[in-house]
Amino acid sequence: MIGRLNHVAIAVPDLEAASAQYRDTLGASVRAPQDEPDHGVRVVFIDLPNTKIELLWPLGEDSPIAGFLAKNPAGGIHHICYEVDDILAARDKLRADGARVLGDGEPRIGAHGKPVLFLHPKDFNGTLVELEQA
Ligand SMILES: CC[C@H](C(=O)O)C(=O)SCCNC(=O)CCNC(=O)[C@H](O)C(C)(C)COP(=O)(O)OP(=O)(O)OC[C@H]1O[C@@H](n2cnc3c(N)ncnc32)[C@H](O)[C@@H]1OP(=O)(O)O
Ligand SMILES: [Co+2]
Repeated sequence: MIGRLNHVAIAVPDLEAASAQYRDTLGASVRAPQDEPDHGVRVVFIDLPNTKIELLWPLGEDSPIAGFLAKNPAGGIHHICYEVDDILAARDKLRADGARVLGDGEPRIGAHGKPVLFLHPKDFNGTLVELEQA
C-alpha cells in the first residue's frame, strides 16, 4: 500500500533560521515559504535527490504543531509522509485494521495540492504518519 517517501517533516521554532541553515550550511535547494492556514502551518519545502524535507512553523493560535513545539522547544522530526495510490482505499484498510485516522477521516488538500490524511502516532511506533495521494 505505501509507496514513495514523499517527505520528512521537521517542526522548527525559527523558520527563517532553519531555512538559511539548510540553504547556506547544508547547501540544499530551499523553496519559498508557503502558508497553509487550513492546516495551521507555514511550510518550507527542501528538495533532495530522493525525497523532500518539510520545515513546519506554527501558523495561528490553534496550530496542530503548537503542542509539539511546546514539548520540543528546539524543534524535532514531526511526521513522515508516504504516498499511496488510493487514499480512500488506504483509509478504509487502515480503519479495518484498527488504526486511528485523525480528524473526521476525510482527506484534505495538503501542501502539494493532493489529498492527505494523518494516522495517530500511538498506532505507528510513536510516529505521526501522513498519507498523500500519489
Ligand atoms: C499543509 C499540510 C502539510 C502537508 O505535508 O501537506 C502538513 O504536513 S500539515 C502538518 C500539521 N498537521 C498535523 O500534524 C495534523 C495531524 N496532527 C494532529 O492531529 C495532532 O498533532 C496530534 C493528534 C498528532 C497530536 O495532538 P497534540 O499535539 O494535541 O498532542 P496530544 O497530547 O494529543 O498527543 C497524544 C500523544 O501523541 C504524542 N504526539 C503528538 N504529536 C506527535 C508527533 N508529531 N509525533 C509523535 N508523537 C506525537 C504526544 O506526545 C502524546 O503522547 P503522550 O505519550 O500521551 O504524551
Ligand atoms: Co506533511
